[in-house]
Amino acid sequence: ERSTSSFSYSSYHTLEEIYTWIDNFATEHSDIASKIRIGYSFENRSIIVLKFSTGGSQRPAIWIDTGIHAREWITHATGIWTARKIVNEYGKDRIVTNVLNAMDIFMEIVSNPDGFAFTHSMNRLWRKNKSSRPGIFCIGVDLNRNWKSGFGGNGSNNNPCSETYHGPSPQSEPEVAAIVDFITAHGNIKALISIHSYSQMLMYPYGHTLEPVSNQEELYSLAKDAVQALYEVHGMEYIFGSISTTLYVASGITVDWAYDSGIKYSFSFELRDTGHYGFLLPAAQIVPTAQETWLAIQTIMEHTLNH
Ligand SMILES: NS(=O)(=O)N[C@@H](Cc1ccccc1)C(=O)O
Ligand SMILES: [Zn+2]
Repeated sequence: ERSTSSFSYSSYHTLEEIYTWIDNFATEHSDIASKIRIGYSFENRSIIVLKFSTGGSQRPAIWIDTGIHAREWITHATGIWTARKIVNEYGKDRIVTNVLNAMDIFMEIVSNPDGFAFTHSMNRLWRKNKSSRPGIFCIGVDLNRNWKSGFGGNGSNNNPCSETYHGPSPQSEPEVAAIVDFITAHGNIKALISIHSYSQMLMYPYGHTLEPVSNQEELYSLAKDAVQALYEVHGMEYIFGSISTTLYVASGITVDWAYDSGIKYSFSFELRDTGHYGFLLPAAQIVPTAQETWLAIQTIMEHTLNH
């Protein structure tokens, strides 16, 4: 009896439960999934990535991260559900099978383990990581402001006590450096999807400037198709567009760094809801949210495969 069979995909879980699930998942699906440690957090927790591969070597790949912001629990839960969906649909669903016959998928479910542990132990609404530095009496850096592209610009804050504190320098945070090092060393990542909550949005670069990216029309059209596919599942409406024009200016963000590093299909989701429950989205909405998000993710994966 697979122990992941007894795991509740419609509940929220602790860091330990998720790490145990990842171990069991990689063991039980060793034909297609494997576990990679890409680094250690500030508090020395392992930073784990799941790799989905059906062969080849250094195939073009798709990167998905969830949980960069600790309190956005729906994103880790969606990542777990999506990992299981990928292995269950390979060999059945046309898109998943075509994607995995030509590309690899990397998924980092707990991208901020220290912060996530803290939301279970001390402060449910903690956002940042848990780094501390001599002489600074506020804890944590916003891991969605610590990237090199546009670092320190508008929409990030130099005050360590701010929720959008960008940190002392780009990639100063081990959780960000681990991803940068992994993606840079891999050298063949074609799409990046960084999943946040909440607001129900699908966005693409840039965040740090109002300037459109070179393939803006393509990304607009792809985002439009993705949110339409999402809408058809449960009728949830997502808005879409570039971060700076659709949401607000934000600097040092994941997708701007990814785009400027050559990953031309870089997206960020803001999952359910639009503010009624916000970060405290009830567990009953985990599976519906993951189901609809899957249609959008598949749309992005298929486009990446075909372009
Ligand atoms: N998830 S959130 O509530 O923190 N909102 C995000 C919005 C966001 C998401 C992706 C890129 C830039 C900005 C944020 O980092 O401010
Ligand atoms: Zn977020």
